[in-house]
Amino acid sequence: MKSYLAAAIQMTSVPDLEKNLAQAEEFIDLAVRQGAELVGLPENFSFMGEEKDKLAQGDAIAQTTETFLKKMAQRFQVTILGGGFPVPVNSTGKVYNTALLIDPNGQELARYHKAHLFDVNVPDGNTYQESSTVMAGKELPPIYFSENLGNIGLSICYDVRFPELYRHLADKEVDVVFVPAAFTAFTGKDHWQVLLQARAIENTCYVIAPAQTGTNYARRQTHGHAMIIDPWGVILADAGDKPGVAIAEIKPSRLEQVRRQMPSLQHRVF
Ligand SMILES: O=C(O)CNC(=O)[C@H](CS)NC(=O)CCC(=O)C(=O)O
Repeated sequence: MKSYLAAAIQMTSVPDLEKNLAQAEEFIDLAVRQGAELVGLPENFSFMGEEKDKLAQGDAIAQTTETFLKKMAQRFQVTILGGGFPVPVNSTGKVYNTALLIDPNGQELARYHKAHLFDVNVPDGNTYQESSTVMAGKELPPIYFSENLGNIGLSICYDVRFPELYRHLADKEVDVVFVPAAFTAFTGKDHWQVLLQARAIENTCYVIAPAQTGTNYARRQTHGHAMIIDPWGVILADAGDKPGVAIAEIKPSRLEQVRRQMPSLQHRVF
């Protein structure tokens, strides 16, 4: 593994596929011009809107998004995570909320279907029933073992509340965990940063968390603060509450140092 720059992109995605992909391309370009070699896009980066509209356009969103990710990775010669987009599941009428990691040759490296679905009545009055349109993934997330970029693990948004998923990744010696999200503004203000820091600290790994921010559609407000956190829990970059990019260096020497200073993964009893 080498030292390199990673980017967590922050967007305000709307119910308009083409518009979102144009915005994503701008930010990928910006990240690459600053030297990023690993770039993450947030959950729902290519479409964020009403569940029924997402379903109705499911095939188009899935195909166009996958083609877009491969094209961007090849054009900019970087590794890209598409943080979560709907992919229809044959004859179920539902989709998988899918995260896809693509290499600079446009090849698929890893694919993950969100396992924990956000069926929650948030006290701000918004009701979320992700399982009404999304099929839960039944597999633990994959890790892509990269010689250059380290061991990269995937997850999506609400998964961050389930530490056992990240423990599984830690068991496989994960170095960098992606948590692309569309966190609600209401839960995000109290939980987002604290959960991300906990996952980084307890698993002594980097966390790259691309995010949605602002008003996406109707009454949907997302929290923002796309960030990159080091294995000690230090926030290296935070995109604030506007669309943009958080960039930070991922260093194998820092992973080694923190794992020496705080060898908690070696002291597990259960
Ligand atoms: O709202 C939308 O339209 C898009 N949102 C999403 O796709 C997903 C599933 S509904 N949001 C979350 O998982 C939020 C989790 C969260 O906020 C928490 O865990 O507190």
